[in-house]
Amino acid sequence: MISVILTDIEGTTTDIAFVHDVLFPLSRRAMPAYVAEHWDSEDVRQAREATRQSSPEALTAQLVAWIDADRKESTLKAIQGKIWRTAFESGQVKSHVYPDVPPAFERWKANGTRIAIFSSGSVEAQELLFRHSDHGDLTPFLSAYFDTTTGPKRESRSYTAIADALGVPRTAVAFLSDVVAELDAARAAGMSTWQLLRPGIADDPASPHPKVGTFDALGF
Ligand SMILES: CSCCC(=O)C(=O)COP(=O)(O)O
Ligand SMILES: [Mg+2]
Repeated sequence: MISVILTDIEGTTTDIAFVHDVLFPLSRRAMPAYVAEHWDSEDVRQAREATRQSSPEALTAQLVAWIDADRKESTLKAIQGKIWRTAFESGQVKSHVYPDVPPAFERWKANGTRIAIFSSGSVEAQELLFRHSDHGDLTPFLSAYFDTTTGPKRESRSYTAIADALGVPRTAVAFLSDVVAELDAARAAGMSTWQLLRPGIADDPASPHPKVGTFDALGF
């Protein structure tokens, strides 16, 4: 029996284009000033350590290269979350959420199923995205957030750690994602899995995971 729905963001609740065409360019543009102005802050210090870069210019170049390569580095993701806060809170940006997501969140919460997020975006960024969505504040539906500080999304130990943190058996968790390698890792940990095939996403016939186009089609 499923007691927790664990969902990915990009390509699952939210259009990949919103992340790549709105959020990433925003962090790319703001990165030089952010790094220079927060050189001694904890998040920039951790990025300096992770990259071994010792000047603001070199660190900025490394972080921008990671953005361009879509690298899911925890230190980059932490800084992006800080940058996006200003954009979300000023009203400059509202996040895209597919229209079937809010009613599904309502349905699951009403029947006592907990909803948790697992994304490469930092926990701070995840909360911002769901608080400032184009369907309003969705955070009241969410009970937990996990990012790559818990572990990589393609390793089964991350899913074991999430189930342990939630205090449920792994078999009680349904994981939803567009990425087969993430679903494989969750399934190897014992979770049930469903693959989201949002518009424009090519079907991989080799994927062993049940496929749905929307959360409505999940049937729960
Ligand atoms: C507000 S979350 C931003 C999304 C992001 O930075 C990202 O890398 C998306 O990764 P996901 O694991 O959700 O595919
Ligand atoms: Mg995804």
